[in-house]
Amino acid sequence: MAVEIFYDDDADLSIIQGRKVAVIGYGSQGHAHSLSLRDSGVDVRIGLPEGSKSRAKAEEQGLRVLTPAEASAEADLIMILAPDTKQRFIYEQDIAPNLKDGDALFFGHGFNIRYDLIKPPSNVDVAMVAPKGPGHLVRRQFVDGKGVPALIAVEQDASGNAQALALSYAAAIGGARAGVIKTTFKEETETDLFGEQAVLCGGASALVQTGFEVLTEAGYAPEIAYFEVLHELKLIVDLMYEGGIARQRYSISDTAEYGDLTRGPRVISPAVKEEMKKILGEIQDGTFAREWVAEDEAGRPNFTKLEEQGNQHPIEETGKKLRSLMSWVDRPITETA
Ligand SMILES: NC(=O)C1=CN([C@@H]2O[C@H](COP(=O)(O)OP(=O)(O)OC[C@H]3O[C@@H](n4cnc5c(N)ncnc54)[C@H](OP(=O)(O)O)[C@@H]3O)[C@@H](O)[C@H]2O)C=CC1
Ligand SMILES: CC[C@](O)(C(C)=O)C(=O)O
Ligand SMILES: [Mg+2]
Ligand SMILES: [Mg+2]
Repeated sequence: MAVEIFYDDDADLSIIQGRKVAVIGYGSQGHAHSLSLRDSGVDVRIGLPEGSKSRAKAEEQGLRVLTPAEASAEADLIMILAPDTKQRFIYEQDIAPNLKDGDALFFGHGFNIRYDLIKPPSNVDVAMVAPKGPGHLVRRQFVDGKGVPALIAVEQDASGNAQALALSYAAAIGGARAGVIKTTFKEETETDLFGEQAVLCGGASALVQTGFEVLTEAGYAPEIAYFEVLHELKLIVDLMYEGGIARQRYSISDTAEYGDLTRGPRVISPAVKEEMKKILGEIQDGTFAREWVAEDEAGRPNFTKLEEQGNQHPIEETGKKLRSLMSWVDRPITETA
């Protein structure tokens, strides 16, 4: 099915400029949306609990910070950018009691709607603006005059104007400079979870760690292994980003390209593809969502253990040393850009 893609000329910025927006959360996505909405002339306030460590960062940027309940009561568009596993509690306690006729409830990812964790009333618009990139780069690209593509979706169109509102919001954070695709909560949630698990985060991290292990276990220097499988990956992916896999293959040597064409399918073998399909199945049938919600409710024991194991992987130590010698590489992540 052909997708609909919208650009700045298709969006009416005045729609979002006419709304009172509450952004709940000020982390990776929250700071990017809030600062770029403000820079686009939108009336924005931030909702954070009294003890939140994000409060100081938002206030430093001159943003008005209220509690999530106060921000929701004051606003007529509420964008939830708190962690997915916390959203249903924030919704029940702070947002639902403050929803009025004609309000809009927005999400940056469809998890809570797709898996029925939040069930909004019928008198509000329910829509999504989901940038296809990490929040810190969403903000960095906006500031640089560029944009990260975004998906929009409408779950419930109480006003009859929810799509135009979502497109206007997406344009205000820079998404329509790059392209905004209309989708559904189901499609965004399932493809986003698959992408981050199998390719962008899970697949890429495991590929890099395993490549580093194979080289160092064979006796090669960790520094050389690091440059080979992690540092250079960014340069290779930059070429893919700019001109597709074809441009990457144009720039590399014929020797590399022959190795790519013949060995790549041995690394990502039919068994790996089968495993990817299994992972997609677990997303589609709700297995992953149930597992993640239960893991979070149990205090994240497995998450914490695996995260710590990742931090202890020898590639991190090697990388830290090498990056400290390349001043332009280690660009600190802040929520104050
Ligand atoms: N990270 C990304 O780039 C992307 C994220 N998304 C989606 O965006 C949403 C937000 O994710 P992300 O930006 O990663 O989140 P982060 O973990 O980076 O930030 C979460 C923010 O929510 C705040 N918070 C925690 N609890 C509450 C609460 N009870 N009430 C209000 N605020 C609270 C945190 O404050 P504190 O400092 O106190 O912890 C923090 O400011 C998710 O739906 C995610 O799937 C979508 C696309 C990409
Ligand atoms: C790739 C991870 C992501 O989906 C994203 C930055 O788009 C996320 O949930 O953080
Ligand atoms: Mg994503
Ligand atoms: Mg995601």
